[in-house]
Amino acid sequence: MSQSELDLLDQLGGTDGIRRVVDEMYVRVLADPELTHFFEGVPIEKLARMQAEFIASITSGEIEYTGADLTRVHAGRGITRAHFSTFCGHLTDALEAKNVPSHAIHQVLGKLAMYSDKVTGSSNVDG
Ligand code: HEM
Repeated sequence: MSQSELDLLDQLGGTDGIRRVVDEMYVRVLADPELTHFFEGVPIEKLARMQAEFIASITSGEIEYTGADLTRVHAGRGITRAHFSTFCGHLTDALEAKNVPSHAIHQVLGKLAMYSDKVTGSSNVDG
């Protein structure tokens, strides 16, 4: 594990801090008319737990993501790059609201951007 990975997880407030950020993000995502319909009938408690675990896993060498494959879980939902971008905007707002330093926010967003193809799948052409 590199020192910078350790630092990034720490700057997010560790696993508890990431969970608080993700909960804050879903308040915003579920209130957004562009996104809320994607989450109808979805158990948000489990989703938030798995998403926090995923973010912890990509910001620390020590945490293992144990959830479903990202391509499979998002496939066929019609999620475009525009949706992905709006979603990441809510994450940014949540990170700022929890006082995560801006350089750490940029690092997290850079890492998440690498997963946009998995989340948007073949609907990229429409996004
Ligand atoms: C950085 C971007 C994203 C990441 C890292 C991410 C990650 C995840 C993770 C880890 C899960 C849980 C998998 C499990 O239960 O094992 C999940 C589920 C889900 N995601 Fe995403 N996601 C992202 C963006 C989005 C976007 C943009 C949407 C919709 C606009 C979305 C919609 C969903 C839905 C609806 C589920 C629930 C699936 C179900 O439980 O039936 N995700 N995502």
